[in-house]
Amino acid sequence: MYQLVYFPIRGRAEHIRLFFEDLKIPYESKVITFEEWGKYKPEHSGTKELPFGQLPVLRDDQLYLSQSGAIARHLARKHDKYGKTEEEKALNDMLYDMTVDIHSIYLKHIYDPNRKDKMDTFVQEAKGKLELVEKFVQRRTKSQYLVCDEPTLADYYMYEVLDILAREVKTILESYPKLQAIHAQMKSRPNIAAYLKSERRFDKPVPVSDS
Ligand SMILES: N[C@@H](CCC(=O)N[C@@H](CS)C(=O)NCC(=O)O)C(=O)O
Repeated sequence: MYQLVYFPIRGRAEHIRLFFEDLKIPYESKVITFEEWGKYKPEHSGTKELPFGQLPVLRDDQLYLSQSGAIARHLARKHDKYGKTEEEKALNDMLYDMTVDIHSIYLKHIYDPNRKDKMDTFVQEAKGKLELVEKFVQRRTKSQYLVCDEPTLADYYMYEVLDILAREVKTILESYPKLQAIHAQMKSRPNIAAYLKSERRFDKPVPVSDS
């Protein structure tokens, strides 16, 4: 069985959890608390269990993988969620990497202690990217998800990032009907809907500093 090691947050592992959950792929979720991390990191960094000193790490039998993108792509290849044609695979990669960029904007913002004052810049930056993705996906009106009529890896990640953006700014998806529809479709997939309600889900918002 796969083992996914991560902190008790959504962070850089949630799209991997969503992937496992939606496809009903059995996995063990090994949670390292931030308190445990202080000891775990120096003890394991550079060993096969923690190759690059950061989480997430996926264990697949004797293979220990670091880097969320490498983990997600490994799973997508193994479980046939990369796209069928060469074009779909390339677009899946392109949209996954664009999602990394949007996620980075969010992560930079969310951990900024002065984020309340910088909301406009954040919204502008995120919306600039969303607009381009919306335009791109609209041009491919035939497909129901980002690249084809079933979810590929990019959809799990895009869903997660759209969801955290909308948690930060409720109305942020309103101008993007195609992205909004993909978000709603992913959210209502039965295994995902069940997971979102389950105890396995970590969903604590990052508190806003009052200082
Ligand atoms: N590029 C890496 C970044 C991994 C990363 O930044 N992990 C953070 C948590 S999201 C971490 O392990 N932080 C603790 C530390 O660096 O000590 C990935 O996508 O997996």
